[in-house]
Amino acid sequence: MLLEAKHLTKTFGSHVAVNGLNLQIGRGSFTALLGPNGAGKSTTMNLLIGLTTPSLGQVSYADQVKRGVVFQNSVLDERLTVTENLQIRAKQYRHVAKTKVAAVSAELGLTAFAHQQYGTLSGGQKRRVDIARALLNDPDILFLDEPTTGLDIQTRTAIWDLLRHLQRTRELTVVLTTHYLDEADAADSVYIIDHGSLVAAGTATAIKTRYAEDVLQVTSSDVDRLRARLTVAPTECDGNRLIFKLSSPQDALEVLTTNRELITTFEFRPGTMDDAFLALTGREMR
Ligand SMILES: Nc1ncnc2c1ncn2[C@@H]1O[C@H](COP(=O)(O)OP(=O)(O)OP(=O)(O)O)[C@@H](O)[C@H]1O
Repeated sequence: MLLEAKHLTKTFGSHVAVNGLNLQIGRGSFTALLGPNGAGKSTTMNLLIGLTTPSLGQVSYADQVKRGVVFQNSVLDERLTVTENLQIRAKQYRHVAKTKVAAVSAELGLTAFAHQQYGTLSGGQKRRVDIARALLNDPDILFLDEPTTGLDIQTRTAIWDLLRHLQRTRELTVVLTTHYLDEADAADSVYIIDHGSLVAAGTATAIKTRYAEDVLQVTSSDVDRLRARLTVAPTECDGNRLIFKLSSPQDALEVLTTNRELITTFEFRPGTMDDAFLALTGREMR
């Protein structure tokens, strides 16, 4: 285990921002801390990186783990170019070679805008530079606080692709926070946090299988006959349309294949992380 947190708790006055969190981060894994605004993700991240002291509980790292951090608000100078920013950062490390800035810039696809002022870059370009800054020291683990917030869907996907690439090629351990539920599908491990407490943990698939129901919608020319034959009760019936909430795609196949001559059209939607979040907390994550 590269990092472990036990009973991690942080209170601000009477407010419990993080409540008894247990986390385990394996070497080379990709972990997403998922939760709505104010859930306690940034506080958790600050506790993990040692920027905040826990009120209770502890964080322990394996020996000699180098950390890199991408903060929610960039720490780079808007008026300096990408290269200037990275060079200043590189000089702060004793063991970082002079060639490192060019190498990391090439690896992260920054070369085309390396001489542009940081402040004039697009949101996605800025994020890449922020990540490059955090990689100059060749960390073993990279923490990113909401790296995709405010970016459009294509740019969000590109940032995730880049992080997955870095995970593979550098054997980097990645821990990020996000409030975009759909993003968690691409993580190896997901921790859902709500009101400072852990509400679910595991792979996205395991969480969805356990908490999110699949939805099957069918239309029939003879709804009454179909209903009489069903072994699973629909949750909704609207004219010639029946809606089922099912626990697996196999259950949907069962309904479809045993009643195929009575079904005119159908639509199947696998359970999503949004459904899981709703089932876990009783509300949608907006
Ligand atoms: N220094 C502080 N003093 C008092 N309250 C704080 C402090 N830092 C965080 N909080 C509170 O703790 C709770 C969790 O905040 P945190 O920033 O960790 O949430 P978050 O999940 O990262 O939210 P967001 O997605 O909006 O960044 C919030 O209610 C916040 O107001």
